[in-house]
Amino acid sequence: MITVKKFRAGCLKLTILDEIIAKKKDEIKTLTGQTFQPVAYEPVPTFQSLVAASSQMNIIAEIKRSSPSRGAINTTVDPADQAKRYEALGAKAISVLTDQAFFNGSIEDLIQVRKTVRLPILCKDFMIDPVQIDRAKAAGANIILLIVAALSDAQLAELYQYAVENDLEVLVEVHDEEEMERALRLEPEIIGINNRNLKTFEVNLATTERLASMVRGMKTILISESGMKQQGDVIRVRNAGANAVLVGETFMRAENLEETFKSFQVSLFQNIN
Ligand SMILES: O=C(O)c1ccccc1NCC(=O)[C@H](O)[C@H](O)COP(=O)(O)O
Repeated sequence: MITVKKFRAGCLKLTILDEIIAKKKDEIKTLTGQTFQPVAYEPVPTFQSLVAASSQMNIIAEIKRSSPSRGAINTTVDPADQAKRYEALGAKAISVLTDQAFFNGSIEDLIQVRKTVRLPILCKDFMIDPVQIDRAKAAGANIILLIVAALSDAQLAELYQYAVENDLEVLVEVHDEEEMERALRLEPEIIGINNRNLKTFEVNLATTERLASMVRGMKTILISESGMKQQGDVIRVRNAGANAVLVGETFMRAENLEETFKSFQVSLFQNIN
């Protein structure tokens, strides 16, 4: 049974994140006890090593067919072809939304991308159980996402440790100050600030500007996620301290992907553009 967590505006209301997590709990019942056949592939560099060697904005380019906030985005995409285009343009990682129910993606999409690119792959899903990490790793993912808003401190610590023990990189995602404080207790190598509020869908780049100061001076890779529409947006989050951006919809809809992508590869060592 779905646990109702929110009491808003005089009525009981589930947020989209509550609904997604409830669905994940069902999926986990199906996954538990399964063994996952590992996909064979040549070793790929870590995302951290690629970022360390780069002087321009590091781009994680996403395969995103549709989303709860935007509906259909690009339903006819061939994930492998799209990922190959991202790789050729200089993406540092490919993000694959593997959730079926809300994003129309699949673990099969990730497997197809794995067979095509030599880049690290982020399994973009709503992880709440180690079995999802096992499945992502077997499919060829190198990075997993942990969304602080969806996890208790105990779950966060357990999943983080499990992923690291399995040689995966972890993107710890936050959206407000309290989540950032919880994330920082893990001393993570990679933090993502999601400009999208996953409960209301509101997107605001000021979220990166606000929270980036909490990691200033640390070695952490800082990814600004969601809402990058044009070069000015990338410059804005770069100036706030982000050294990577995660971009989905804009690339998936781009009429001229090359031009859009290249315009996002701004220098990291320039503060005025
Ligand atoms: O995109 C959504 O509507 C959404 C809703 C609920 C939970 C997560 C959601 N998106 C996941 C992401 O964070 C984005 O796919 C990613 O950051 C790229 O965002 P964008 O460039 O704005 O497509």
